[in-house]
Amino acid sequence: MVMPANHFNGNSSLPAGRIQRLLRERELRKSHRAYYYSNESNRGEGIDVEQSILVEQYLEGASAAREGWEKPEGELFRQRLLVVANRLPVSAVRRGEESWSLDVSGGGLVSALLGVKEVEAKWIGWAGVNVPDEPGQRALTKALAEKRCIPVFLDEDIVHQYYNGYCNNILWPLFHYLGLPQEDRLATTRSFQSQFAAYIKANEMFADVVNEHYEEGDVVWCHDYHLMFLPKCLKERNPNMKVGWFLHTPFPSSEIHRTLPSRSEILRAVLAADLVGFHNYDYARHFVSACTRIMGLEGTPEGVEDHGKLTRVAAFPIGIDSDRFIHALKSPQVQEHIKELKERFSGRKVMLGVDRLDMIKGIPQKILAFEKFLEENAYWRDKVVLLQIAVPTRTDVPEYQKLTSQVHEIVGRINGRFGTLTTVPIHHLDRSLDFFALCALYAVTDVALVTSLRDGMNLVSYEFVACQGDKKGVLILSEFAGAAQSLGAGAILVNPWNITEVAASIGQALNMSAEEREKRHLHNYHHVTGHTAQEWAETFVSELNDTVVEAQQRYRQIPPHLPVEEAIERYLQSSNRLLILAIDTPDRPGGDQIREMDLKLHPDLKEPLKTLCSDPKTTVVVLSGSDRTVLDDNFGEYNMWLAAENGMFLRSTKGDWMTTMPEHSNMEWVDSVKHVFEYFTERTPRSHFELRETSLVWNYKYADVEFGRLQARDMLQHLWTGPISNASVDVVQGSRSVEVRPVGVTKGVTIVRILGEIVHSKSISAPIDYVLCVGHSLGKDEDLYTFFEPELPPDGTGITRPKFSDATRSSLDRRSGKCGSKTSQKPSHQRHTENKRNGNSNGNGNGNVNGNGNSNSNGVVGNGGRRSSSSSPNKITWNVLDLKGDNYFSCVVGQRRTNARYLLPTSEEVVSFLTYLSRAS
Ligand SMILES: O=P(O)(O)OC[C@H]1O[C@H](O[C@H]2O[C@H](CO)[C@@H](O)[C@H](O)[C@H]2O)[C@H](O)[C@@H](O)[C@@H]1O
Ligand SMILES: O=c1ccn([C@@H]2O[C@H](COP(=O)(O)OP(=O)(O)O)[C@@H](O)[C@H]2O)c(=O)[nH]1
Repeated sequence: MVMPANHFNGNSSLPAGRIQRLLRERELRKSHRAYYYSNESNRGEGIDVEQSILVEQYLEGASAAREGWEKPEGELFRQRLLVVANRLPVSAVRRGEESWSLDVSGGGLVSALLGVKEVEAKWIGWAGVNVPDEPGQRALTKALAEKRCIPVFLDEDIVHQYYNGYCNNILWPLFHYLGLPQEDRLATTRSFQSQFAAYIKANEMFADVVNEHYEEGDVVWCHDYHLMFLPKCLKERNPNMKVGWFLHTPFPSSEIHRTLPSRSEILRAVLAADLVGFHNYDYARHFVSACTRIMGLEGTPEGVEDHGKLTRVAAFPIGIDSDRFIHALKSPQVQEHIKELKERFSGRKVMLGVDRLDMIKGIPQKILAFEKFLEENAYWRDKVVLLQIAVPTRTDVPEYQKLTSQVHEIVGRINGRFGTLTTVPIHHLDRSLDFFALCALYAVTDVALVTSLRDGMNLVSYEFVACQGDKKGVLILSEFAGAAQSLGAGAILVNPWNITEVAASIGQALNMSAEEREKRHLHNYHHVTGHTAQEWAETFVSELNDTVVEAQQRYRQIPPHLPVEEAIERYLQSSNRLLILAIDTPDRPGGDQIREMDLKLHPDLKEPLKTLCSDPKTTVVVLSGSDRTVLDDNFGEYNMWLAAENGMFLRSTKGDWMTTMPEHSNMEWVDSVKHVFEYFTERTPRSHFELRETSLVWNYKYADVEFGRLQARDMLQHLWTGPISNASVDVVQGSRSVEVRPVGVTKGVTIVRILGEIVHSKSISAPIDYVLCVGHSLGKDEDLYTFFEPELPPDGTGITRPKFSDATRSSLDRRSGKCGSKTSQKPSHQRHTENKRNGNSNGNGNGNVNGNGNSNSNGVVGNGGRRSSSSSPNKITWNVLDLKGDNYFSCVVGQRRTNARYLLPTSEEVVSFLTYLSRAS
């Protein structure tokens, strides 16, 4: 059999683009469906019950019940999929010490994975029973293995604290906008902490079981709010595992999520996954904005980026196995139920509610709206019945117990009010129905009423539509259910809190014309049958495989970790070292705004820095955007070089500040830029700006990120068309800052000046034979890292590389011995006035400090480092540096694409590295 090619091969190279691939997969699915229905036996005629109940067959291992997707060669490629969910799709009842009976519960997930032929799924989860003894565990493990299930054994206390407590009493209501439990504050905090500890412990236990069964190449798909810590636990055990996580509930607005005491730990744990999925774009957007607003991470169209590591975030709306429902309608069991129901409710329209008895489902609101409808429409009182199936759930949680009594009370009151001796308007069932009974109910229903206050998706609405092929009944659907996005066009959408509106919708639905019902139904039917659970699962797994390949490609562009030992070893072997510390306050918020606003030397760096600075073979340079006073305050006590405002001011801590600013430079732009910055600071809460001597920086890292970005965009537009349109300045955009500085000032350019000064003032007699350059610089200042490169490597990073070639190097050779204002170079911004709008700061596009190679320098460094004021610039040879290729260590802080050779992921690692270095020396 020739079927669509396998697209789950995780080792395959990535197709050109995501959209291209998704389009191709859509075509494959279409052809698969066409193939499937062209096969006689699959058309549904004469389908027998056993064949329609594929879920059970699937779990029994009979997945070949349907045609598989075969490769052309005839072989099935099957990637192993470990599905990890709190609950297994079977529940276990103990019959004896070593005997168990298993009851298969074919939930949505089982149906979904049933159709994914190219993965072989195994289930890992809790069997829903406490099994404290070893023989019992062994026997249950064996019994479950026959159903592709692997148990995680949770004891009663953990279940109570983790499942009833943290999952269902904290996360569940919070994610459905019902807030955190309103208890006595202290008690809540105490129980919150122990419940959170139990939650982490339970997630660790799941991770241990996954790890035990994991084989290389497997895909691990974690499900739901119960297992938000699992991605982190898994990656800690094996960083190479392919891990996806999908949330079945809504993810709330960041304003709700931020009330959760463990908000950041939870987000960070989820972000360890490779792919994070939600039912719709709203939930995905909320998640990304929680990560940006609460944790200060970067949200991109692809997902969330943390120090260069991207977690992909996307929407994958679940569906149902519609064929299973459509086929079941023809079964004798369902037909029998339909007959009974029709007789039982003849002469009355049937309205249906099917929900777990959960506060999110809005059952009281639904019943109250029905009461209002009866109240206002006496005609309908004996002509309509509401059947409410309320499946008991989480009965150990007090809130659910309260809800049961509340619903019973309302139903009793309404039935008392509108009932007769022979009939009642509401039939309320506190129990679940089997699959056939449920299908029959769906089929005989005239109006389905879904009034969830919040609902991740709501599969009941899909199932109702699938079973309405004949009747074409009306769906009244809450706009707060995820399903409203997909079935909104065909349904009557309501706000369940607006009882009057829901009551009116009931009237509208009952009175709707047959043509309108058909139109609406067909729209939804098309969606439900065209967006199945199988496709949902296929797409997620396929995206996860591709995400991992993409991540590998991206990692290749991130430099390797600094080889600490080698960097120290080479340092020790060198005799004339240069350490450049490019220090700025990071562009991302850390903790406290007031404490972080000014640059502060890490306290643990003081000792190491002292040691390094007092080594006569080592020259330390601090190069920063901050102004002179900040550098004086932090570094004045060390024996080092300071370069403030990106090199506009230089000093050895033994001497005075010198400026590279020309005496008569035009700084008229400062006032008007200041005026603009003040305006935006006033209008952007928690933004601030620094007025330095030669530059201004507006920083919005503590402000609302999205608002800050909008404000920055407005600011840039205003600056370019107004105050700086004729000034010799560069506008430098950071991820959360805007800086205006004189044109051509970059950290790389500054290095030229600094080297000249150092060489001159120290009268070094030997070339610098070791350079270590560590920092977190803006993209524009990346030239710092390339300056010392003997040759620029081919650019795989996509970052524009300034090329410091002969011209720059000779400008260093020709560097004036005096940097003071009287002898300063002619500033580049006097020569390049027009290049200021596009980041091409120096006008020659290559970061060359002198661009044209001219210099009015009157001193020269060269000839073994000795200053020779009489030498001709053109005769000087480059010999200040002798790095012998490998004695250069440029190192960026934070994982990202960069021109630096290496990276240190965090500032803490920089501190430890410099500490080791100082101790070694
Ligand atoms: O196992 P329980 O604690 O009794 O809860 C049952 C399931 O309820 C939740 O379902 C959600 O997933 C559906 C499918 O994606 C979605 O349509 C619905 O809106 C959600 O509420 C829960 O997320 C599951 O983990 C539970 O198993
Ligand atoms: O007596 C019942 C009532 C409902 N369901 C199933 O429970 C699921 C409910 O899913 P939904 O997404 O609507 O809400 P959830 O309960 O997951 O929040 C649906 O697949 C129903 O078919 C069931 O098996 N038996």
